[in-house]
Amino acid sequence: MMTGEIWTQLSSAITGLVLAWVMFEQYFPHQLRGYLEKYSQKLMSYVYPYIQITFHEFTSERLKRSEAFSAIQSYLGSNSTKTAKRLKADVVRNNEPLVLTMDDYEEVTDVFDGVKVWWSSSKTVPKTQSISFYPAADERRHYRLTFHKRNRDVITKKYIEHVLKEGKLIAVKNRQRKLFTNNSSKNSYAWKSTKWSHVVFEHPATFDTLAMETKKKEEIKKDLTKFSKGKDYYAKIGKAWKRGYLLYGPPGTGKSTMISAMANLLDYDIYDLELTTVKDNSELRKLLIETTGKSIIVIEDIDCSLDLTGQRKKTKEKDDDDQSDKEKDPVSKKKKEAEEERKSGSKVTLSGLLNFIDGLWSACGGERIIVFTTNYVDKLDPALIRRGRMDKHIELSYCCFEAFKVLAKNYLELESHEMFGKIDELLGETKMTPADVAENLMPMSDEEDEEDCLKRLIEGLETAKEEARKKTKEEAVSKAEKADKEGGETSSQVAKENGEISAEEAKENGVIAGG
Ligand SMILES: Nc1ncnc2c1ncn2[C@@H]1O[C@H](COP(=O)(O)OP(=O)(O)OP(=O)(O)O)[C@@H](O)[C@H]1O
Repeated sequence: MMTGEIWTQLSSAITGLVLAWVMFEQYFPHQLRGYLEKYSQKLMSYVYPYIQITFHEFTSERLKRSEAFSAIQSYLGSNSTKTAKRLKADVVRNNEPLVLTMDDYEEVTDVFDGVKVWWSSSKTVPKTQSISFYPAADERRHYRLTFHKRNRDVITKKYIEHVLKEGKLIAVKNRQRKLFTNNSSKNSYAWKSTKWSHVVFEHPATFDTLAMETKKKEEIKKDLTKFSKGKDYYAKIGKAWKRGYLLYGPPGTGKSTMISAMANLLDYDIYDLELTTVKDNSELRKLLIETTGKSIIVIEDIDCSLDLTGQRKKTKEKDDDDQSDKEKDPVSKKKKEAEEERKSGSKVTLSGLLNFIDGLWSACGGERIIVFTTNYVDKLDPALIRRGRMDKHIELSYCCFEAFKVLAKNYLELESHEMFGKIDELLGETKMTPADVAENLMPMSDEEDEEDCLKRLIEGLETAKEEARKKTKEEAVSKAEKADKEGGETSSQVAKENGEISAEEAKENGVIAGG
């Protein structure tokens, strides 16, 4: 009991000293500070019942910022706002409150499972200092955690893990998301490799505003959420934590909009990869290695970015060869790929891309989604989109009534209207993209009300229906004319027998030839 009291008093005296030390440390000359620190720590280790753990800002190679430090910074920032007296402020997202972090030489306490701990922040400044208004480039900051040694187990086994986990979650919530592109700037030279540059990603699209059948939407959302929470599952089955999505459909059906909604749902960054500006496979590899976790890598219009048709055979051969390559050594495999690349003389090759999708993930770690979009799914090489590479194929199509209702709610705040019946009927009879439906629903002026917009949409749908009818008729006429010209009487006879009609008849009746 007595000992306990003495320790309590002694430890509070030492804590006071430590505090005083932390506060005055910055005013001592460097050399003196070094000596003082060394000897005071020796002395304290004899009498001090506390344990200290230091978390440095940079890893020992000084190359990378320590993930633990960043996580602690976020954790303390969020937990210390009530107790710390000096905080640093930063605006992370527009229209959102300031993000506060603990300032240097500040101390805060935290309680976990009834155990009290102390956190202090400090920094060491390089010895040779010149006077500058800017922070020293190689300032080394650190956080120090102090706790009683009787709590060693709970702190080292549970508390630190709790802080790192919580801190990472807070950092994800606070971080400003980015949209990266690798478009080469107009000023850059052709021989220069492309680099990622970024802007803040603030697209408002969400799955709620995405015009699509509810069932399909829910299924995609479920798939994405399952993936993002699947860290342990992927580790258990021994697969890289990645998922590939192929989005296909005509222009204006919402492929890009869906990618933004995906990023907003998962809180991911987007890397918009423009393949046509990538010099070769090794540059592709470099760009992809630079992508970070929690990101969506997008290759839009994949059919336009690669010479897919020309390389189809090669890919087939490659897939067949993969089996025998497994038995060969990696060096000869590499050589073969380099040879293929040299022969192709093209920029990025399909096999380069396939290699990346299959193999590179394991080198990256951290969750990544890759999305390909195309307007022409049939043009794509089956090797590129087979399951396992592109796990989920999603068709985005012309606007159906269910999708229209989402747009009517977004654009006009309408849940129902007497004109909806007519629109439902017309959408069943003609094809219009969600982009065109949305365009018609957008009020053109302050005078226009929702009825004006719905009327305009009905007119637009009727015009589209009429145009489609005309087009079909014209096609029927030209087909019949061609058959007349090519086959003469015999083929005309056959066509008739098959239920087709002559050009003259088609013109008169406006009917489709050949059923
Ligand atoms: N399904 C949709 N839901 C909501 N808005 C949509 C949808 N489809 C298109 N839009 C609207 O139309 C615009 C164009 O759509 P988007 O760029 O997403 O189409 P896309 O399929 O990616 O076209 P492209 O193939 O030409 O790139 C969007 O800005 C959005 O306002």
